[in-house]
Amino acid sequence: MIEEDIEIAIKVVVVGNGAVGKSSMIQRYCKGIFTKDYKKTIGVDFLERQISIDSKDIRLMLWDTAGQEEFDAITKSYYRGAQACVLAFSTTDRDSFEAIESWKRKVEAEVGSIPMVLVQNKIDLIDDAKMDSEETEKLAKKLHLRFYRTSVKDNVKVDDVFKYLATKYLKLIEKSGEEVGQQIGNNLDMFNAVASTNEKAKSKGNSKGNDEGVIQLDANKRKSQSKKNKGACVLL
Ligand SMILES: Nc1nc2c(ncn2[C@@H]2O[C@H](COP(=O)(O)OP(=O)(O)OP(=O)(O)O)[C@@H](O)[C@H]2O)c(=O)[nH]1
Repeated sequence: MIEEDIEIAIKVVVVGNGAVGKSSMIQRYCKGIFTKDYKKTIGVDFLERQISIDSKDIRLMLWDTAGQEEFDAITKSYYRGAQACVLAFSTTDRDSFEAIESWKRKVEAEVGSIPMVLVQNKIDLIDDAKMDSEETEKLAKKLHLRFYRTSVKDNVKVDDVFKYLATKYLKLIEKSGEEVGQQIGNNLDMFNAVASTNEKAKSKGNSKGNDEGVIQLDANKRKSQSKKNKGACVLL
């Protein structure tokens, strides 16, 4: 089986306070559009985009979670299985900047340590900034996070954010677990074996089957059955 037939799917959650631009960022990245209207996300939304890194097809599943605390109970459950995370705050909202560490903790409480990136959105409104660049860089350093300043409105650096996360995730799985790295390369037979083991586990009522260890591969990597979807965005 050739490498091109294998697709890697990465679940990315985008978190941060309300109105920092999470939905806009995902829409910009997946649909290439920006709208000035603010429509509060209720619970969770989901869009996807396929990209190619080092001739590997990567399907990024972008989960847009509500920023308001009232939805915490719902959104928390959607963090499970996340393999990467965008921590977003807004240039014009001091509270959103100060809430970043708490968002990081919330995600890590559900999924542990995963590739993350810090994003200061609405950089087009820099004249109205509620924090200075020293503070933002200090936070990025403290949290050991790559830091991007984006403008979803002007389409500045949005692609870079997701490309960075995908690249980081790929490196991670290639490095951490030989079995994982080998499978990404060329061992689809092994993948099928894992998949069937997983099916068996599920049929035995092992509901944790998809969340732990190697079995998780089953959810993230599969034969591309829909090359026609390449580059497409799907709203679920
Ligand atoms: N000027 C400017 N406005 C932006 C930018 N990104 C988003 N916005 C605006 O900010 C507002 C909030 O954006 P959303 O994407 O709905 O925010 P959200 O983080 O998804 O909000 P919740 O769903 O409440 O969590 C909207 O009016 C957007 O048009 C940006 O880069 N620059």
